[in-house]
Amino acid sequence: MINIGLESLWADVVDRLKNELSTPSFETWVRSVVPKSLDDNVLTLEVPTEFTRELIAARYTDLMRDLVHNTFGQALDIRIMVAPPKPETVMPKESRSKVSARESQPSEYASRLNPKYTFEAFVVGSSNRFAHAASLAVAEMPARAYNPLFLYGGVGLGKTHLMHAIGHVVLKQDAALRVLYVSAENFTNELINAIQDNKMVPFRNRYRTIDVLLIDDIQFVGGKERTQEEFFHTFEALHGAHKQIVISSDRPPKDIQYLEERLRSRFEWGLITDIQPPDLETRMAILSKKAQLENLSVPDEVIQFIASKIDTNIRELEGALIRVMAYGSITRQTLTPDLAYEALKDVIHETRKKVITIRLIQEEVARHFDLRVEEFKAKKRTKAVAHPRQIAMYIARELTDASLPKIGEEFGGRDHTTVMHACEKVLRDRTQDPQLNQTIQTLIKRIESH
Ligand SMILES: Nc1ncnc2c1ncn2[C@@H]1O[C@H](COP(=O)(O)OP(=O)(O)OP(=O)(O)O)[C@@H](O)[C@H]1O
Repeated sequence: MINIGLESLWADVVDRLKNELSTPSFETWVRSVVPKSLDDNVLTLEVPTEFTRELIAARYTDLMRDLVHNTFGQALDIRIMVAPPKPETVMPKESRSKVSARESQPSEYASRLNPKYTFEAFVVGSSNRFAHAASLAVAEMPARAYNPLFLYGGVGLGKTHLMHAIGHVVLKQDAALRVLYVSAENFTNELINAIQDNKMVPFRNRYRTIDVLLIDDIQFVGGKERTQEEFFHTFEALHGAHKQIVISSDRPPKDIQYLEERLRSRFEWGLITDIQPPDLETRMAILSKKAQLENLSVPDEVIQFIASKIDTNIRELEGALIRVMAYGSITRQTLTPDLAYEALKDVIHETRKKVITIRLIQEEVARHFDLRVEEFKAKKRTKAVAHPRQIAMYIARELTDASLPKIGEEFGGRDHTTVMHACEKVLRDRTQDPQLNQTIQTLIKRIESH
């Protein structure tokens, strides 16, 4: 028998798990576990969802057993149970009575969700596994798993798809819940209309009585003060009432320009998770799934060919499949990799031809820091310009074949030693500053996928 209390034993296991697991895995899975009892060498744990139970059982129980064994020299059995729903997830009586009044409305909410964007249709690979798991947890336990959930990643990588999938699962569990999907742009437009038409009260009522708010492309609110102000109060009202908020963006909160600090910090309250471009296997799986969902029969070699040629954006990947299918059907030819090549010649050619120029880098970096390219070429040395300029020089050195003098020339005729120092400095800072490192990675990805 292990001679130690439940709490101390679990604290010890948690400590060790922290060292063994990556931070996201630890935060997502271990943090939600509650130790319940320790009897007869059986440690019973409670987790919030069936999904978490399965995942922990499959991935972490062996590790936990080993950790206990190593520390206390005793074998222990681990049982994992799903916690019964907490009272606050049961709808309060008062709102139950409102359900019938609301029942006429869910269709309006549901209708904003694309029926094709479900979890079943979403292919999971290493690039999106974490975002998928977090979305599923949120969908199963709105406002109890992570709040807000912040999903970010490049264009066309499945953020919207995951948000809609969350909406579908929530509504499947309780059709009376108000699930609202809205892009930040539409939120802004609706706000402008409400201000103009003197309809702020209905606007606020609408947004502050939602159960699950899915807001897409939040980076759009950067620099829009009135929208941020209104969204801040919406966020506070919903979060304070234990309602779920899911936010998507093309970049992490810290990289959104001109975002109020109070919003940025709130976006970081819950869980932030990224979606990366999928690897070849995942791209092939996505194409196969798409073909299967659309009842198309596509030979494996064709799927492989398309997946190997289009490698950054899933929307383009799907577009390529449709293009190949259409080409095959119009020309009445069998689908082969050669035919796929013919159909995609222009697209593939474009990607091959694509050259990264210093100008492109300057544009992207300038856009990110809200500067003008000309400012990179000017003499100005203020930090607000000098730092982004150094980053742009560094990226130019990394992504192009241009020599140091050539880069100097493109940055307003600067000396090659200036460029060299800039590159060395950014490289050094990058290894010490994770935020800067992330910014550079985001910029490089954006430039490469241009
Ligand atoms: N893992 C996946 N499995 C299956 N389909 C996917 C996956 N990821 C993305 N897709 C599909 O790719 C297309 C683009 O995805 P989506 O619109 O969700 O991207 P996004 O990240 O929101 O892009 P944007 O930044 O342009 O808003 C959709 O048709 C979606 O169904």
